[in-house]
Amino acid sequence: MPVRGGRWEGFWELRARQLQRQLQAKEERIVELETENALLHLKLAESWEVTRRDRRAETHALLGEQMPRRGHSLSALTRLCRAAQKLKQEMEALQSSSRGLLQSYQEEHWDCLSEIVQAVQTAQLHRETLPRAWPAEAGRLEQSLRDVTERWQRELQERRRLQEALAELKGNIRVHCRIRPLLPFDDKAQEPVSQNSSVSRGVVHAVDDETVLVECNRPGHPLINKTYTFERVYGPAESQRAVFEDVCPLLTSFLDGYNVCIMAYGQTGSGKSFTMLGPHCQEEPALPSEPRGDTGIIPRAAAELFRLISEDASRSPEVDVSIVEVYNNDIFDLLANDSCRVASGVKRQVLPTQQGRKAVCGLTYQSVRSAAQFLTLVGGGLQLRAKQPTAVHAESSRSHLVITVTLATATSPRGRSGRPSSPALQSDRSASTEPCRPGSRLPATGRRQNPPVPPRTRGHRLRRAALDTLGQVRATLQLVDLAGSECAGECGEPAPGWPGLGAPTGGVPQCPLSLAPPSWHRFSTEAQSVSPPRCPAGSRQCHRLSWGDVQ
Ligand SMILES: Nc1ncnc2c1ncn2[C@@H]1O[C@H](COP(=O)(O)OP(=O)(O)OP(=O)(O)O)[C@@H](O)[C@H]1O
Repeated sequence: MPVRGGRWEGFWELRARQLQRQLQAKEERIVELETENALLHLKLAESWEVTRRDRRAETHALLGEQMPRRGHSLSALTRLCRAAQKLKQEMEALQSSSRGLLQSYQEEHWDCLSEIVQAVQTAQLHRETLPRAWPAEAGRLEQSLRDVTERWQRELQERRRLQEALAELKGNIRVHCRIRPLLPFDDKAQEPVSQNSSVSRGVVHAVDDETVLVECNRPGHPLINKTYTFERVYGPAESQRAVFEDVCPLLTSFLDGYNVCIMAYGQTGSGKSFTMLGPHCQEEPALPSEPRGDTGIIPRAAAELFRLISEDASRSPEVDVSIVEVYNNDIFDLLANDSCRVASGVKRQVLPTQQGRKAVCGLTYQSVRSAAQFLTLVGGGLQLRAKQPTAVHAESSRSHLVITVTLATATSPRGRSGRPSSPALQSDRSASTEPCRPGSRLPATGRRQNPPVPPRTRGHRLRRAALDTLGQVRATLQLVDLAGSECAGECGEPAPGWPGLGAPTGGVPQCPLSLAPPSWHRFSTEAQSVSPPRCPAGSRQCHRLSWGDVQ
């Protein structure tokens, strides 16, 4: 502690100076610090500026990278928004339509329910009233059914009567004549004998639907024009369809139980096979199951037959087919297999049956259910058929071809479908079903026989009426393509099928088979080109004439 008086004053003076110094030092320090602070502020400001600049640069860089992405995201977002909006709209539409549907279902449901309730009520009412009313109603229905059936039977009989009358008017045996067009091979055949020209000229003309004119122009003789009349004449331009249309009604008759035979005959190359089968060759004998422009009678008949059968499902008859070839007086079963199980045409014999008729013994019948099946069999048979080129044409059939279709419906008390029964019921169903008498001799061939004409007597009508009650239909349809009748001189050689079988020029050749039973048959032949008068030597043109169709 400073001493009181002078000492204290020095002390305080010292102390003041000390403090002044300290103050000064502090003030200096403050100035220093302030300067330092200002410097620091400056540095800070500089640093801030740098940092801000860096950040801005970074941000710019970042923005530069992200902008396209953001653009994509934005457009995707817009699309999504739009899709979501569309979905929303669709959902709304769906909701409203389902509401509508629900409402309509509910209404329907209520309608059905009320109908059911009504039906139940009506049923209940009926249950109470029917036991009293149903016998009368059933009786009424039965009566009307009887009336309708009777009317139907009457109409059916009327149709048959009319068809029969028409057939009678047209003739039970009808001969139609077809003149084929001149073909290139006619010129070839002409060459050796024609001195003036190698170009064929038609000498057979269809004057009208029933008349044929033949120019008989023999060297050294005056020209004679001959006319022949037929039930129908087809000119060279007439189509296969036109020819078939005339024989088509016979298939209805066949289903009614009439035996039918459609036979083509005429000289070689005149177009018998073309008319019956259509264009075909042995290498490719398949026949079209659907009729085409130039399809012949047989494929068309098959299609029509099965079409008619399908029209009446209740009828469903059994259809059997046999195919026979007659060649050189021998009969071959073209559907039979030999011992090696190969279809090669097995030889058969014609023997008398126990009923005293003639029949091909052991003939093969195959059941068919469609036109295609039928035509496959025919195609197979054609492959086996004997052919040989002649001077007239290369694909000449050397044999008779007989295709037999047998139709049989089951017996029922009133007929299977109520239809009248077959007038041909008693005819052969198939030769193979009739036992042949062993040791019988073959019938003599070579004799001419007139084709059997069905008698239309009162007795036959009665017989048919009696058969009607059995309600069974059984009939045969025979489709025959005969070998050509020909002039040996013109064709280069006699046809092997002809010796002993019949007249070589014109006329119906004798076939050892009975083509149709003697009664209640329709016998129809469609033929092509045959020489009506004897062929004058060297005038081939007169042979381009045809006739056929017998009913
Ligand atoms: N109307 C026709 N239109 C066109 N070509 C036909 C006609 N008729 C027959 N032909 C043709 O004439 C040729 C001989 O016909 P097809 O084979 O039918 O005669 P065919 O009388 O059966 O002879 P063959 O008795 O010798 O067997 C065949 O090439 C056939 O295509």
